[in-house]
Amino acid sequence: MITVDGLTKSFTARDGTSVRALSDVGLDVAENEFLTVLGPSGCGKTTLLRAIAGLVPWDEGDILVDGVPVRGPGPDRSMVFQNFALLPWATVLDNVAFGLRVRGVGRAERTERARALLTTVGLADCAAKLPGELSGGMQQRVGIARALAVRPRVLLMDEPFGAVDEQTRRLLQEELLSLWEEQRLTVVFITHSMEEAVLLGDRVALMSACPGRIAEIVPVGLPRPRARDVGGVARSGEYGELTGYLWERLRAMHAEHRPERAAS
Ligand SMILES: Nc1ncnc2c1ncn2[C@@H]1O[C@H](COP(=O)(O)OP(=O)(O)OP(=O)(O)O)[C@@H](O)[C@H]1O
Repeated sequence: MITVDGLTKSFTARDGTSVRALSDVGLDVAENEFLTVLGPSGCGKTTLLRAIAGLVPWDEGDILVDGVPVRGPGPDRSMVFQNFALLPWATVLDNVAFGLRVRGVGRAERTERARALLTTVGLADCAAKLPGELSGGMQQRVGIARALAVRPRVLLMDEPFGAVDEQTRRLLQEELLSLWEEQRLTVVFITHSMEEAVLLGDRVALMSACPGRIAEIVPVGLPRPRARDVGGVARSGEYGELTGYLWERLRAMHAEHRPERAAS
């Protein structure tokens, strides 16, 4: 469904030097797949996701969604950000309805759709609150509801649970899996966590840094559905093997860039 082919992207740093963020990145994401993207800090994960979203231009290569080249943002793709990126002055309901308003959906319909989504994410009672009155986990539920409001086919998630505590993270993981299992969206999910990459993903795209490339695609054979018992999945032997393998690969990548630490 999503095809990334030969994607290369450099940034010009403030001192004028060129930083190659992505080099010849190739990736295929199947319809209804949950792909997690894992890699060391600075390897270009966010840049890749923003390129798929159509939010940043790139230098070479192609990104296609259902065979159609990405030229900018579109209603088929929604982003969920780590820092929630909610409008602080707008109510929770208006935040969820925002994308619908921009697309010209009438007030009655957008209110109905936003309320239904708030019920789905367990925040029906918070519609009139402001984002600042909610906890981090609740704010991210609003971020997810807002992204789903436009009924996208692809959900692009940039470390969405990185800013919440561990217990909330676990609850949000379960909720996201339930949503995905019901709605069969295609999800590209960036994370720093090996555990999260394995718990959620059908496959893990492991990236290496300097410049960012896809180092390996690791299939996750853990049974689904996983939403009801993420903790149980995390106790399985296969989960331990996969997270262990990913850590070995990541440790080797870190050692390549910091050889003195690897030797000690
Ligand atoms: N606007 C920018 N201007 C200059 N350099 C940038 C810009 N955005 C990203 N970079 C550089 O591109 C590289 C990739 O950045 P990116 O944010 O995509 O990595 P990341 O893997 O998402 O990092 P992290 O895991 O730390 O969030 C880094 O070297 C970063 O410094």
